[in-house]
Amino acid sequence: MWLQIVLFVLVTFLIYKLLFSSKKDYWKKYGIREIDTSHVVSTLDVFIRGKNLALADKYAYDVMGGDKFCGTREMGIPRLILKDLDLIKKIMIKDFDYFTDRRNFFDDPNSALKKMLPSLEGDEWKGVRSAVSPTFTTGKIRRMMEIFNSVGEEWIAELKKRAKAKGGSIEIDVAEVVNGFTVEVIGSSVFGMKTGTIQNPNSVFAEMAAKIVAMGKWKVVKFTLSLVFPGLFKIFRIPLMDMGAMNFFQGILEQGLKERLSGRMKGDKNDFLQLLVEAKKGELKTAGNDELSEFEKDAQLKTGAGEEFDKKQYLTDEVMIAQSLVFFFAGFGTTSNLIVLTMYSLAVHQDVQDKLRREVGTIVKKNGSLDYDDLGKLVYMDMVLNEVLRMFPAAARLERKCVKDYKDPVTGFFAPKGSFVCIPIEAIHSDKRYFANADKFDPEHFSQENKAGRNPYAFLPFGTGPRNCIGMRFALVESKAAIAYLVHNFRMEPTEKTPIPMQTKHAVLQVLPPDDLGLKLIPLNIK
Ligand code: HEM
Repeated sequence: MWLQIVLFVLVTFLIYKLLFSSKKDYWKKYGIREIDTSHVVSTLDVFIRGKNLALADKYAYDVMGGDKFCGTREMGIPRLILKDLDLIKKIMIKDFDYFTDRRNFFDDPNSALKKMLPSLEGDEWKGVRSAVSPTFTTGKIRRMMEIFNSVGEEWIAELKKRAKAKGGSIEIDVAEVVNGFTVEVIGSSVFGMKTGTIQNPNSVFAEMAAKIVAMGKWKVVKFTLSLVFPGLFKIFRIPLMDMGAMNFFQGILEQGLKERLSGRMKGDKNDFLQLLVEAKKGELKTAGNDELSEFEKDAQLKTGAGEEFDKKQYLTDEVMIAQSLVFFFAGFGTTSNLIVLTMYSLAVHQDVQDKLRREVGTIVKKNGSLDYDDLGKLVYMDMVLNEVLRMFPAAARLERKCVKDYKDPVTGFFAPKGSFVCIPIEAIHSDKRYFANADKFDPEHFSQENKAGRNPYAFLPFGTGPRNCIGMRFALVESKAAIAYLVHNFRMEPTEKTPIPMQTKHAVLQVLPPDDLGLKLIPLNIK
């Protein structure tokens, strides 16, 4: 209780300070145009009305006109917003050394959160990222295909059973059904254990996972405050996440790691913990360059002469546990939402669903399972998922923290050390210069022809550069498998409760499907 009281006093004081302290014209002294967004999203709007921070990005993006960047302030904090795609590429990739960190979102004093990749900084981040990267390559995700297949088959069998019991079709709570699949995938592919969430959506595993991603009003306020005043959260030791859920998963992971490291559990597992143990022992082969996509090549960390380090030293038990927890913190909600929003889009666009079903039908094996390489050949599936990620990017904005004064001689862009640089993904994804029918769901935005004519940095759902999403491949294979299993076995249709058009929610900077989204599943008579 005392924690709440302290927090309340703090919040009141800080809001007062934010409202009445002025840093107007902060960017003027650097010769940078400043756009005032306070009337679009004020500090009060954020804390009291839970208003979406990305609205300010969109406003500044539009007002900027032909400018390549601008300065602005958010809850009193000066930040820079980039519009020009070449400048974005430069900051995120070529001159990455000036922008290695991001705003410390997860600097939670009480937990393994601070050791997770998204919150690590500087050399520690570099070391852990290099050590963990080999566990996410094509070869390693291919090893997990067996898991995606067995969970997918179990999922479909359960849904068919429910439909049969209802005498035909079923109306589902989409998030609940999808979470059953994604939690089971994480259980099997990270923890190496069955969670039972497909049959029992109220299992402990499902309950704990839901607690981690739940974004109630109070949590949104805490997260927002932690963005502005991370130091205070550290001093007062205020946890951002549900500690019960954290401890639950941490306990299971610690046990699993102990068993693998001691050799009590044989290395015949294909799960992530096993891969980390192999990486620690130096037994994990690094993928050759030919295995990498453009996205992954952009992400490669440059190590200068003499900068080669022993990656294994970074893989302490604490770090390995933290990276496994990342699947829940960074991978669970994002992937579930991609699957949920794709199901929604397919239900609302039956023509797209039919076309996708025909494509999937060409690769499903006689026994109903899927092959890793075949999944990669599904051109239309890629187009559909990309369009969903364009319209509903998991993160409305990317951020980087400038770690040393930066000046770009070409554009005159200047970022002082310590400043935040924002890439307004949601605004870029809805820019008609890049996507002709930006307001409409149209997978043709990602046809070969349209892709070839567009700057690739206009589509950044997984970020870009060395700090991009390390789990992209895992998330895409998992999502493709889920959608392939679904369209092959069911027709998805809207119900009266399905909002058309979609009404997404925003929590801090996350873009989320609405609560209680419902759809109808009608079984297809495919043997
Ligand atoms: C559809 C699913 C997903 C989406 C849309 C997504 C999106 C993103 C985005 C936008 C970023 C920030 C990138 C940047 O700043 O350039 C990110 C970072 C990250 N994601 Fe994902 N993600 C997804 C799934 C996953 C999964 C399954 C994992 C599993 C481990 C994961 C792990 C991470 C990590 C560790 C980072 C931080 C990387 C670093 O700082 O080095 N993500 N993700």
